[in-house]
Amino acid sequence: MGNPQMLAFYITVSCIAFVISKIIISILLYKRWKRKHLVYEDDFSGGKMVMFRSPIMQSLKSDAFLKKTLKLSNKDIIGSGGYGTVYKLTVSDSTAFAVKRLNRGTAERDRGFERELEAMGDIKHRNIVTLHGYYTAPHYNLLIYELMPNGSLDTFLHGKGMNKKFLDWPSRYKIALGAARGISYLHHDCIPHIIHRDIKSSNILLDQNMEARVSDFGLATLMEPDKTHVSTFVAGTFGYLAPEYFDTGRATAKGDVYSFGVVLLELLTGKKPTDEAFIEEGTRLVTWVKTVVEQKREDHVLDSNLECCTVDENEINSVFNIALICLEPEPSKRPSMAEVVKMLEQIKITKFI
Ligand SMILES: Nc1ncnc2c1ncn2[C@@H]1O[C@H](COP(=O)(O)OP(=O)(O)OP(=O)(O)O)[C@@H](O)[C@H]1O
Repeated sequence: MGNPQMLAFYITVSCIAFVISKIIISILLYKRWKRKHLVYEDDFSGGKMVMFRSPIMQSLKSDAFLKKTLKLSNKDIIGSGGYGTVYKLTVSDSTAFAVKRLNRGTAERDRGFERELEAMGDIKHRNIVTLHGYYTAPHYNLLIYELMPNGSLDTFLHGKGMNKKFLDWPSRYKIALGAARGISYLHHDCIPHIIHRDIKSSNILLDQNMEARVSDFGLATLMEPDKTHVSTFVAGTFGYLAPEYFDTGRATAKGDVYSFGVVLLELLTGKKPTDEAFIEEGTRLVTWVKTVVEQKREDHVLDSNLECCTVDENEINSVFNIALICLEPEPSKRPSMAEVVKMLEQIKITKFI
């Protein structure tokens, strides 16, 4: 064989080897994916249910579980928010889930949507609400989460009537530290790093041990109308948004730190950031607290519900100071979430030295 023929031969062999290796990699990836997932396609509804394998999901029968999920109705509603309605799905006396029905959804977005959900399903941390699976149909989507029996921090602090429950200071401190750990995990330990974009008390849920679990991460990105304009979409909730967000429209980790600072103020003051009294006075929770602190009247901002029991003043002052540095107007002056966790942990450590 002459040189040109040899060259053609080598190119052909390389091409074939390349294609075969690609096919093998795809098969291996698919097998790995199958090992981690249970998929159930429903011809009747035209939808697909994907459940991430875990002991709890493997114990369920996919078709029966799907039927129950599709039968959820108004009587099962446990809450609703900007992205949709949340239902309680009871499978047995000991097993229940929270199912979030997302109002929007188009077939064209399905691939990207599913990729985001896969990434969300991989995140496992004791301070983050686990996503167990999802269901996609042509015009709506369902996200299947772990059920948090104690609801949200927002309901505990600001619920009306019977819903409002007392939270003593040790519980508030534990919730602050747990939530900080959850957000820090998203910021620093997930690859790629995740910015939550909507940290607020209604997205901090409480498990059976009153341990904080961060929820709704990834939803701001998931529900964005156009992925190419990440920076111009207003995600987040007024009262919690960092000041720079209004100028730049860019969601950053330091923006999450600011929102977490607002949550700390809620825990300390028991007040809602969007309290009507603040709006009437043309101020905000953050501005009000800063003014009171400048006047050295900190005792006036503490939640009056905490007056009934003994609280450790040093601990409260330290948490106040952490809140204030999280709320620095200049993002670079705010700590990272990892530093916030350290500072919160330090409060207890120094107490016992
Ligand atoms: N996994 C869950 N377990 C138990 N209750 C939940 C769960 N997820 C949500 N909820 C309840 O449903 C309510 C609504 O939740 P949802 O996340 O839809 O809205 P939100 O956080 O109040 O507002 P937004 O959609 O603007 O973030 C929550 O306040 C909470 O009480």
